[in-house]
Amino acid sequence: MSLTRRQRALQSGKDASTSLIEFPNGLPPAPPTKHREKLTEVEQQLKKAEAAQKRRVQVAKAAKESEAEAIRKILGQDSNRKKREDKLKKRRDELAKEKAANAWTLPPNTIRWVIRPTRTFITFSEDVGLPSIFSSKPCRLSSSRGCQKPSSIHMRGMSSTLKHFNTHLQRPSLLSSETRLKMERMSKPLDWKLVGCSIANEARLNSDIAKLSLSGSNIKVSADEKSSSMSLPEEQKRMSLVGRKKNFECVERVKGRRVNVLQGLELHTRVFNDEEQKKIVEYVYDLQRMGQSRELRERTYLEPQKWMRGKGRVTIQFGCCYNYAVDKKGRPPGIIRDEEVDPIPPLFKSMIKRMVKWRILPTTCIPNSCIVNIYNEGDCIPPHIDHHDFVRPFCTVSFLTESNILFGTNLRPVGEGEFSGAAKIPLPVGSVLILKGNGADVAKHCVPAVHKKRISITFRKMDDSKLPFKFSPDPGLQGIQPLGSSQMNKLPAQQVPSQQNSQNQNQMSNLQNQNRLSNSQNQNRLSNAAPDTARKMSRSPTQFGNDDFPPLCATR
Ligand SMILES: O=C(O)CCC(=O)C(=O)O
Ligand SMILES: [Fe+2]
Repeated sequence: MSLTRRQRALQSGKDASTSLIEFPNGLPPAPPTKHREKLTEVEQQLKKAEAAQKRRVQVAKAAKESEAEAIRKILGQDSNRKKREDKLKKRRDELAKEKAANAWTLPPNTIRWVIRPTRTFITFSEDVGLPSIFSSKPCRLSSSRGCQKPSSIHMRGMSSTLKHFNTHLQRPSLLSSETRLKMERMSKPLDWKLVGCSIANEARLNSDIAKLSLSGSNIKVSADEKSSSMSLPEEQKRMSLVGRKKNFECVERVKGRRVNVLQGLELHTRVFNDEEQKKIVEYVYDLQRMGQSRELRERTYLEPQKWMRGKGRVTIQFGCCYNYAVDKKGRPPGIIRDEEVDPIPPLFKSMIKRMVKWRILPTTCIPNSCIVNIYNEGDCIPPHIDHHDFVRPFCTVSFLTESNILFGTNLRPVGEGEFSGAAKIPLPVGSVLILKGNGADVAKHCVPAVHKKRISITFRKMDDSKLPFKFSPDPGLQGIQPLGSSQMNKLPAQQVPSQQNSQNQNQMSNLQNQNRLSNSQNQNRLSNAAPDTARKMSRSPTQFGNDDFPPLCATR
């Protein structure tokens, strides 16, 4: 039998009367061993519960913290993080700025043409070497057009010095970035030359067209100006080669009277040489492409639907909006004063200058508008008299293919785009036909369906009372002087030997007198001529003899 420790102790006490410890009130209660074990379990459970609770609290706390962290993140309240982000953003901005600044730095021998809604930027690479006018302080030329949203060309050189020129060659709002890039690529070489034109046109009113661009092919302005500029003797030589026919005759009976219906016409040949013609034609094509991609103002470019042979001539008009026929709004033919088109481009202004300087157009009638006609094979311009919203004389310059222009009081259709008339004048390429007098106002004219592609540019001055409301004169077309007058006198002596100069002037005034005389003689002759003679003359108005092309200002 197993004994408890107490029983064992009692037993041992019985055995020894000399016990050291006595318990008079009985033994103290034995320690409750089982109870103690039970409590420990509870305690343990409690402890476990406490620990579990602690863990729950910790988990909840961690969740709360991460939630708070997330909220802080969202609200951007983590100052360190924010600082880092700010720094990054700043760097990004700096890089963007750097990139923008570098965007203007071009590879060598390059020009960038960027069209912005309000202005056009032209940037030259360092090595292009802009002429000294670009190292002057930026200056703004007064607006040459009173257009609503004038855009300007900003010429950027190495030190970002700018020149501002007006341009309306595009409808910025319609330009896609793709078109801009295309245009940049497409027009670089030609625009470059145009830029050259602008520079010289705007900077030096009376400088020569050849100096500007037409005969130069170099890409650099400075080189271009140097290599292509014609010296005065060279220019005089070119001018002396111009053929001038002024005695066209074709008699028709008008209101019972015999009239030379070609009186007043003049044909000036070899005004623009092959190279110049090529550049002008290329430029016209560029304008056409711009028109097709709607980069020109709305009424500038017109490409009618080709609904029959002869009808479909493309026109590009500058300076004013001319209405060919009663339009949708019921407006009659003539200049629409409240419509705007693009202004005359620099290259065409250079042509005008040459024609005035070379005494083809009078200084009193400097054109301020022009229309480009692009005839594809089979296209024609039907019989008409140019509207009197345009003053006389006006002129038309021919390119690509020689075609006939018909004149007569009665031009009859004889087929699709074909006409018959009293007189026909072949228009050689590079020639200028001046229309005034009976040739402009008594006879009608037309160009029958062309056999090969042809381009003509008609330059006209608007009647002052018909100017578009927002028109303002182009400073580049003011004060042009004919060669041999003030222009020559202004030149330094070493450039023009004084003897040669005065000789030229004498020859010129003699010739002018001769021309004036021969014109009046012709008129007298005509009015007195027998009907037969007049008819004979009218049959061959275009048989030119050597005398028909007297050099006006010979330097030989
Ligand atoms: O194309 C031509 O030469 C003539 C053009 C014409 O008559 C005009 O534009 O009024
Ligand atoms: Fe005409």
